[in-house]
Amino acid sequence: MDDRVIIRFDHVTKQYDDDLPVLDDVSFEIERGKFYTLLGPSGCGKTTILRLIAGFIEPTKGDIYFHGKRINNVPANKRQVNTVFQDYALFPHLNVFENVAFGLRIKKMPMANIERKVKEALRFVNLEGYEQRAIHEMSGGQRQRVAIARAIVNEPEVLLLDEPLSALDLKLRTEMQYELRELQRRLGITFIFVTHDQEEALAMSDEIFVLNKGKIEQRGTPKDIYDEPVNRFVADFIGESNIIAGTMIDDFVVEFANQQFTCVDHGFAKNERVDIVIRPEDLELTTVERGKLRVRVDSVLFRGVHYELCCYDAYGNEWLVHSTKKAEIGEEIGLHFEPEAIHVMKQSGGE
Ligand SMILES: Nc1ncnc2c1ncn2[C@@H]1O[C@H](COP(=O)(O)OP(=O)(O)OP(=O)(O)O)[C@@H](O)[C@H]1O
Repeated sequence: MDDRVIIRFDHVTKQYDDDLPVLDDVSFEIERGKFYTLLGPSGCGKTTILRLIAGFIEPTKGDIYFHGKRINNVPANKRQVNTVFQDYALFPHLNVFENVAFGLRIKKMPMANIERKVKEALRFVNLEGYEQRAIHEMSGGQRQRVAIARAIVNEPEVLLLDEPLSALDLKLRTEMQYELRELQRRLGITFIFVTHDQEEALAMSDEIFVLNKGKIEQRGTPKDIYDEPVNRFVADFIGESNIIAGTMIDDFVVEFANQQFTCVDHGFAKNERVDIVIRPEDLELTTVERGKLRVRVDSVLFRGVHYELCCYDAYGNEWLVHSTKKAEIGEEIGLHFEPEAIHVMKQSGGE
């Protein structure tokens, strides 16, 4: 067995009562020292995966392994895993030191060791000197760090983070994204982070699992997922995109908007119905004569670094364009794009 693998899900299904499974035959591996993100819309099963790893619930079918050992029935407190919850779940009546020390006191660790470990954990999250502060005297970002210190003081092999940044305002959230990523690198342990924010997932992760309705639609590096979405759902969820129905005429030839284009994709059946995706930043605004597609500009928004143009072709397809060039509403323009900008996807799994 590959000794980099810490956690393995083998055909895991989780069903509550007689309802549809909230996780449906899911298999994956988690490696040591990486930053993973579970990304997907509300209710897709992200928290359920964390709870299964933490040991708060058991799978209905399938097996979970930790370092190759089946752990389906191993209780939460016997697992080398700690969780940072969305609401932090700090004890309001205890000060910062006692919040972080709590788990170690339960383990009856000698006081000198507790003091050393708590100090070290607080140093890791840049909260040295805050030991005696009451929780209500701490800001949202500081509480977040106390919650992380309380989790890492136990020296877990895996840290589970369930939307830990969702309570923070945008600026603090961005700062904490950097901090968390940096912390993961310094600690060298595995982080499994849950979010429904695709930008957060793209910015932070070594690897992303995109979930939909209890299934993993795609797993890969942020670049893989962004550049090569496997279906309409992933393409749509991961960022603003133009997703158009098309037909794969032959290897390297795709048809959409009533025209044929050279692309870099192959291996589809002849005349297979497909979805194609072209990112707004891959469309270049040009003259009608030089463009591969002719469109009419319907609206223009200035977004700071670029203009966002919403255009329509003669067949009613909407084309979103991000460009540093401006065009006028009602103007006929051409859109140019390279064959590599066309991503052809199977027509499955998406909505
Ligand atoms: N104890 C439970 N009993 C019955 N159904 C549950 C239970 N816990 C979760 N569910 C259902 O399981 C599905 C998946 O829930 P889960 O919390 O894993 O989703 P999520 O992706 O984390 O969503 P969110 O982003 O909203 O937190 C949801 O439809 C939810 O209603």
